[in-house]
Amino acid sequence: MSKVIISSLYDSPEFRMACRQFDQAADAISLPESIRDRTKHPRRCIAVSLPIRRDDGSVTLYEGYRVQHSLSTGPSKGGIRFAPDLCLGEVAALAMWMSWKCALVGLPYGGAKGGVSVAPAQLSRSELERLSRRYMQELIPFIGPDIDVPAPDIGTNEQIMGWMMDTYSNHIGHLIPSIVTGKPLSLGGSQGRREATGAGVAHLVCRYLTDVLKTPPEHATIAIQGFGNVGSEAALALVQNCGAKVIALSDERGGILNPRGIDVARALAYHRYQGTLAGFEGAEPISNDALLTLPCTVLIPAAVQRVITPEIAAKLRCRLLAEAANGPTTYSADKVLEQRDDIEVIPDLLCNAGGVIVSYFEWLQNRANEYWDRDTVLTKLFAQLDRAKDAVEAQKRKFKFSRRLAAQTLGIERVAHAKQARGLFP
Ligand SMILES: NC(=O)c1ccc[n+]([C@@H]2O[C@H](COP(=O)([O-])OP(=O)(O)OC[C@H]3O[C@@H](n4cnc5c(N)ncnc54)[C@H](O)[C@@H]3O)[C@@H](O)[C@H]2O)c1
Repeated sequence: MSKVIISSLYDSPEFRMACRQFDQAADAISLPESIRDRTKHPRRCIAVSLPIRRDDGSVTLYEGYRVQHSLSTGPSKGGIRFAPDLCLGEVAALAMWMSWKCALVGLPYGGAKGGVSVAPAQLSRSELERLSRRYMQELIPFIGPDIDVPAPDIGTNEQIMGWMMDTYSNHIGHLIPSIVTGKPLSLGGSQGRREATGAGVAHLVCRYLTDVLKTPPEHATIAIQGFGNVGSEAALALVQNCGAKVIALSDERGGILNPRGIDVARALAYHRYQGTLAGFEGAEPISNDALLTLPCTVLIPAAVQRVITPEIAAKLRCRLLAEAANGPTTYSADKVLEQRDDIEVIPDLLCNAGGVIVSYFEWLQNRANEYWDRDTVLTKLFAQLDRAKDAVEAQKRKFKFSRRLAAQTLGIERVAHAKQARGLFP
């Protein structure tokens, strides 16, 4: 019997949610008590203070975090989030989900996540560069291409990964591209990485529409919350590759709706120029909450976690919920969804795994110093997603689990087996 000392270190709604999911999955597969606590709890966390000189000469102190949840199956892997109100517990939950996701899709990685509590839009470019470099500088003793490999997430992008890689490489004394993924192409980034998460979401949506809902993608209407890297690339791929109709889009300032279909390429150009979708011609305004409960074939939350509450879950009018964001559905909302046989769910662990899969490809290319073309990357990506989808469907059928529980149990079981095989040291 193992004994865990419960601390309040990570306490947050996200961490409690991840722990409840873990407990449910561990019970469902009768995971031995002796392995549960060390599979569940993060291996280590780092919290750093980041004093940054502002352009006006003043100094602001930011807090940064990195949580390495599991290192049993390889280096840990996960994004860096720049967001106001980010806390250690949110990062720990996201790191836990990364462990299960990497295991589910068969990557030789553990899970990690990091970030800084900051509103990046309120910093100038040079302030953002100083913050990104200082954050990486503080992490240098704890990360490395064989230890922990960051990537972009909410509020970070290719340029920030480039600054971080440069900071690490300057410290080592020569170029180390494999220290981060999601870099600019000119610095060893991979073809297809920028669109990987969104294109993977679109690929799975088309597969589920065809295989499960028996609906041709060209007949599907799509609503997407979040128009950043993931939401915008998913929208483009759904229109361009699948012929679907995107009827609603949103960002944190609000959304736009056009039941006849939104010109996504134009919306993207407008968003790049204006920094928001608000005011886009050819569509009417819609609130984020109204978007979630819009009648549509596919709803794609692609912004932040915990937006689908039990109240919203009861009011959803989509037929397929494709979770591009991490943790968009609360634990209690999931119980509501389990009672609704009119909605199929592609759970986050599977749905948004395209990003980490192509990050793995980028890391492999950097280490081999050999670069693949876009078609090769996307073909390998879709094949790996299809294998993971088939495994989830088989687990779902075999144990009569929900699709979410099938994905979670597969991921958690693989991490636990690796820990058991390695044994307990000392
Ligand atoms: N970037 C990746 O490769 C990747 C991979 C897997 C999962 N994800 C997940 O996808 C989600 C989006 O990540 P991203 O990289 O696209 O981030 P991003 O910063 O590029 O975009 C986030 C988008 O969400 C919007 N948003 C933020 N808060 C919102 C709110 N409260 N309501 C509505 N919209 C809001 C923003 O305006 C923006 O349009 C996150 O949950 C992230 O963890 C990202």
